[in-house]
Amino acid sequence: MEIMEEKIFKKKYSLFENLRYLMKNMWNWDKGLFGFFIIQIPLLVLGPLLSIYLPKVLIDSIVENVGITKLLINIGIPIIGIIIVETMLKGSYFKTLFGGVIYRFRYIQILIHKANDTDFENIDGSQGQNKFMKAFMATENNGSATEAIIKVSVELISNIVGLVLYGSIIFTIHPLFALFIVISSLTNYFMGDYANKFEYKNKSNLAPIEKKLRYIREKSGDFKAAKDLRLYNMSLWFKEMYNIFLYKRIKLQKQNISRKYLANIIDGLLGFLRDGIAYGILIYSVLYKNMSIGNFVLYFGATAGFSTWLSAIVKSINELNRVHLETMDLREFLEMEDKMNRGTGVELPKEYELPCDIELRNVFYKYPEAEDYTIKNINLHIRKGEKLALVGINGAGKTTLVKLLCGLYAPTKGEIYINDKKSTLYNRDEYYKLFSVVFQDIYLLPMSIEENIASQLEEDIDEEMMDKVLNMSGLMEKVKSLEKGKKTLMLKSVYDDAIDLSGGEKQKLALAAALYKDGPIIILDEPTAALDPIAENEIYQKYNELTKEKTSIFISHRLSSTRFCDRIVFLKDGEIVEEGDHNSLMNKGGIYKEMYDMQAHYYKDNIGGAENEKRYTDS
Ligand SMILES: Nc1ncnc2c1ncn2[C@@H]1O[C@H](COP(=O)(O)OP(=O)(O)OP(=O)(O)O)[C@@H](O)[C@H]1O
Repeated sequence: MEIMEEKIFKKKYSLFENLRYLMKNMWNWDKGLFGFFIIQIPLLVLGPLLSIYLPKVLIDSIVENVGITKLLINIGIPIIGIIIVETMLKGSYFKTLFGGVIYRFRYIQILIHKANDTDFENIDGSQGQNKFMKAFMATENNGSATEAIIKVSVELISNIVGLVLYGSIIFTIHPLFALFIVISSLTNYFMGDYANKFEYKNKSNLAPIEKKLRYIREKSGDFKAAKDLRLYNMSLWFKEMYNIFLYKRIKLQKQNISRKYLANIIDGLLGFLRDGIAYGILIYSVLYKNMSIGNFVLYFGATAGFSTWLSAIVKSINELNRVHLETMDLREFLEMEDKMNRGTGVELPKEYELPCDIELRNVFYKYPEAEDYTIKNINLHIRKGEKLALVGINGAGKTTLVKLLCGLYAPTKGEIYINDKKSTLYNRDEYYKLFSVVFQDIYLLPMSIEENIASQLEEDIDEEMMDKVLNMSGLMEKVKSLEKGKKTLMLKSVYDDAIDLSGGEKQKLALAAALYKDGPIIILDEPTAALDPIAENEIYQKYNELTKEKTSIFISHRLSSTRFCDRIVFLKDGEIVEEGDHNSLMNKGGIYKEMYDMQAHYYKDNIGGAENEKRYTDS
């Protein structure tokens, strides 16, 4: 079985520190919840105490023949006490139940924000995803750490108080008996602790499986995947994969359960022995030591109660450990440090300093889980207002380079300068403002078309600018054909009256969003891959206008389309292998020429292809 290296015993926070963290948050967020949580402690002790006291006073009153009035008073007081305690307990229980859910949801809120706000590098890749998954498990349901903490700590404290009270009653039975109790409870504790730690260690194996199961579940309900699923006969594959991962999950859970089962069996056996010895001593005391029936009943109740408190303490401590370990997962994710500068940064280039000048000096990048560098020793100076084309075969590192440039990744080695200021000196979020990027994968939110473009709520949108970018991106025609125009909602999966756009329309929308953002550096990663030839031609014709007074990077596999750029950089295996303008690269006769000729040949061999090609590129 694959067990990932997880240094769980090298704890970052102690159990006490994690408890303080959860309690402090509870106090800060909801003092009422904290109050109800505290109130439960004496109530949980008082209730059982009155319950074992009641039969004692009843029997004592009968045996001593105190008369009906005294008897009623004697038993009336504990009965009223029990009723009050139970009523208060129920009330506070519901308050903490409801408050506990809200308290847990606060963590989910923080978790979501962290996932969306932390450095991209922290959540990109499987390590980051696993960390998120494990942290999410601490907030997933009522039994998860962030909610269970209330129940567990209330129970633990009240169990300890109860144990001390009951212990002082039954200590008088026999001191050796007390020693036996201590040994048996320690055995229980260590067994439970072992089971918990095993379960925690197993979680590292469970998280990736859980991630896959979740993926299959989500994709099965995602109607976007539905057509591929059917046409490529993938439903069987989904079913089989689900079974395989489910089997793996069950196998891991069985391992956890078997350890817990063993711990429970030992707990049961020791409890049985403990009660047996206690009852033996009590029966002996009644028979030979003149113990009163009332006291026998009290001791009997105290002994049974003592075992209950004791097992509950062991259970609570083990639960508390689980809460502690889950809280560590939560904090590990929430406290993940951002490498990028989140503090005060240098000023962004002023209007008169635009367009930006970009320089990459000896830039290397290696993905966190990769063995080799994806970007190797890139030295590139992109001058103010230059139109740079970035080309290369699939996997050459073009998108990675763009992500480095716009601050999503930090170079593993080397530096990036914007207007002669190191990129790391800018505040991360300010730095993002410099870039208007269209990535290959387009992500739309369930909002209106214009809100998706502006990344703002309707009331804050600059309508004039909106119309301008809709026209420039070529999306206006589509928008005009819609009944609600730019107010039309996106994503059918969320809204019934929403629409879904075609691949090319989405690309136009992404271009509109980049133009609306109006960053001084514009990066277009394959922006026309899904466009029809007319729309593509329009974009090429407008390229000068789109990138006016901006420094731009244009990535495309269609080499002819890069001819309108000032310079072409050819990337291969993460390195710049050729650079220059179209003519110089063609004269050089290297890899660029080879690929260009290959594509041109394809166009020439297709009727009318060369004609079209000429029209796009010459415009
Ligand atoms: N998050 C990631 N973790 C690890 N490796 C990655 C990650 N993203 C990309 N890679 C790898 O880095 C290499 C470069 O990928 P990149 O997307 O930068 O290439 P590209 O030149 O843009 O390719 P394409 O032309 O297909 O878009 C690829 O081998 C890819 O597998």
